[in-house]
Amino acid sequence: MSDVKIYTADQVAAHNTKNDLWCVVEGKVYDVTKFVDEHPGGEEVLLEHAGLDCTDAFEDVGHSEDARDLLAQYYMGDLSGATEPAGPPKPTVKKSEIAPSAKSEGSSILQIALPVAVFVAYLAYKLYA
Ligand code: HEM
Repeated sequence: MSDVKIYTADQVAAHNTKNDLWCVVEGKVYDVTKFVDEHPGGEEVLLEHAGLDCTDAFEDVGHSEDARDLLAQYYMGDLSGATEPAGPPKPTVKKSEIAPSAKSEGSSILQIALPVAVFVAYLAYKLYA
């Protein structure tokens, strides 16, 4: 049974003050209001990420296992879309596929023509030498 609460980014963003501070780490929503004053890294960094996803900042600092364990007690629920791809679907056609098509066509002809030419030259040499 899963009774995990799902919050949208907008809902999390509403809790962006020192007295009401939520943030997201790896798709999970945490209410770290009570932790702001205790944070060894200072309240400033938490306020900067108030109501936001602070996964990158959290990871960049290289927080300890203890820090990760601490998170558990502030867990509120999951961020919506965290388990599914959020936002607009990414195009599968990449730049490399769009731009150099003419070029790659030319070079693929060369790739075949050159070995053939070399082979023909070799045959001619073998026949007439
Ligand atoms: C959101 C939940 C967070 C929790 C529960 C948390 C917890 C902790 C803990 C327990 C430490 C002590 C060192 C350790 O055990 O790794 C720490 C240190 C630190 N944290 Fe966080 N942190 C959080 C978010 C952040 C964010 C978003 C930043 C942004 C950059 C940050 C920056 C730092 C820094 C710079 C230190 C090192 C402080 C020092 O060594 O003087 N923390 N944090």
